[in-house]
Amino acid sequence: MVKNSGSKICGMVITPIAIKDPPLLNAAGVHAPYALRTILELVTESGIVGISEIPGNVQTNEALESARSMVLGMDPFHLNALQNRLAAYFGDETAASRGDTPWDQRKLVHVFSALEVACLDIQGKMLDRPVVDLLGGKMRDSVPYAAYLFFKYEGAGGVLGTGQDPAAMGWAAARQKEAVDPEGIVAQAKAMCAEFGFQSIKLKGGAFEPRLETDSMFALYEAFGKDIPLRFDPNAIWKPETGLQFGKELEPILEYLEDPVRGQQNMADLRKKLGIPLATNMCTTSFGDIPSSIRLGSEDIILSDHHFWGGLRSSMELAKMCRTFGRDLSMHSNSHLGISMAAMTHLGAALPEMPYALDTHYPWQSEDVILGGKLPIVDGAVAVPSGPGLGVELDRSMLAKLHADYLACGLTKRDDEAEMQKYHPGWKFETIRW
Ligand SMILES: O=C([O-])[C@@H](O)[C@@H](O)[C@H](O)[C@@H](O)C(=O)[O-]
Ligand SMILES: [Mg+2]
Repeated sequence: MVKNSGSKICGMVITPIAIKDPPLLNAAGVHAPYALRTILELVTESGIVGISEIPGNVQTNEALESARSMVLGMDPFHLNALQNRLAAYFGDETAASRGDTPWDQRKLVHVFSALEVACLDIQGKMLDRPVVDLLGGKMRDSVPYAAYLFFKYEGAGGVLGTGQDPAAMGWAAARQKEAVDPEGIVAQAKAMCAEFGFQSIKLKGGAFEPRLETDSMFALYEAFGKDIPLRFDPNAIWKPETGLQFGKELEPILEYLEDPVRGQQNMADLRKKLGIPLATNMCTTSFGDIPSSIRLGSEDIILSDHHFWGGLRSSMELAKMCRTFGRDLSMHSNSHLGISMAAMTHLGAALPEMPYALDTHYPWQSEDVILGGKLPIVDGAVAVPSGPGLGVELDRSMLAKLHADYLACGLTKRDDEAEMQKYHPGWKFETIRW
């Protein structure tokens, strides 16, 4: 029984929010005390509200706003026509428009992802089916994620600043602790795995010189043994010779090595010399990159991200392409809340194959914007929400609070370099450092 079919979209609400984010280190600097996200609501004539969440950036929000006239009056099932109109309006986004940072800065893919996920949420609510059914149905009931470790400074972000919350216990306390050496990373991993039961571990590198970071991987191997797969990601900041030296060292203990070097050619050259899979969310990041990826052989695993690949259905198309061309597909993340987590989990559940646990920053976030609090991670996995659409609803009082935080914090985009300069004046992001 189709409820309210034919209902057109008559309302579009864009709400920028700021969420507390700990001082996590990466190749481009350090996370600011708040990570920015944007929440989109699309409202149909019959009153159904579809929601989505994308990385927050004032330029993306303006781009989303500029799509308003194409969205109002549209049928939420007519996504192909919308995608064509947006592509014509925004024009080509080249690989260069992604930017050099670990995160993606393109507009069209973010805008379409926001609109597509909110429309799928509406479709699911109209049909009384979960989004995973709109992607072809569940291949699994829950989706495994990896513990995502970071070198970090003391603090949990937001108004907590760099101080500790004395009342915090368990992971809430461990999340605040400094981790700048192998001991700190092992302690972080133990606390995160104890709380969430993760069965795979990823360490974000690129913050310190390769020896310290590689030693941290060996310390994790020592602490967790060979049964917990390990990954390492220095965000392409290594020179080719560094990639070869440390890639060889890490070979015996890694499940895969993520973006050791910059660019498809360097990745392809290194891949020929290493005996472990290489993964990327930096050198093959759009459909336009696939032909050269195949020609060069730049990676084994593409880490998709529905926010960066233009939505959930595009990610399913990417899965087919990966199967055709002998790539594995897994998933990348950035600091996010429960709406993105729900969308990632519906997609993860629909993927035909899932050889690797997916990335998520979710444990680093202490707040959420969905009713009922954060989606639980149990035994390292998130159950596919069973309600109609995404299966999560907006907590409007949290939305208002997080929007007020956005206005108060004064941030308009992610800038980890500027944040790092507050700790180390004059610090500069170098795309290749070691
Ligand atoms: O959150 C971070 O600092 C990461 O560096 C993130 O921005 C990356 O996009 C991502 O996690 C990655 O896998 O490269
Ligand atoms: Mg990465």
